[in-house]
Amino acid sequence: MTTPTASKKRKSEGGSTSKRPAKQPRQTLDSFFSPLVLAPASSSNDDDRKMVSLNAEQNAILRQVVDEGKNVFFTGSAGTGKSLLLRAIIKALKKKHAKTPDAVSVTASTGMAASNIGGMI
Ligand SMILES: Nc1ncnc2c1ncn2[C@@H]1O[C@H](COP(=O)(O)OP(=O)(O)OP(=O)(O)O)[C@@H](O)[C@H]1O
Repeated sequence: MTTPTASKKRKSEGGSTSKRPAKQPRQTLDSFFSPLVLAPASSSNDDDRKMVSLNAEQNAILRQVVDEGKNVFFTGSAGTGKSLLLRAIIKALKKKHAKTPDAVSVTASTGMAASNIGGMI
């Protein structure tokens, strides 16, 4: 399947360099501040583990939370996959507690942080 990005590249490869690129859709604040997080990954029916596989470290943390019920604090440098892991944990917990949806609540310290993990603002 051709992505919008791929088709844009093809156009610019063959065309004159003086032409302006086609008008891009406006960025949301969320995508502006988190440009590496793809829109499908933060939509309500996302499945991060389908789009990218968690690495061993991320998987170990997910298992501790979801399977062992542990309280964890995970941190890391920018872009190391904390948000992606958190979305995967939230999704796995919601799946595990599907019969009691109120069992899973997600909070964040700012609206931007909530938006990044699929929360409401
Ligand atoms: N296991 C993985 N495999 C492939 N890509 C990954 C993996 N984990 C994270 N990524 C990708 O790395 C990028 C950064 O991930 P993410 O936004 O979760 O990092 P972060 O630690 O929350 O960053 P920040 O601290 O800047 O908010 C994203 O594009 C994400 O899809």
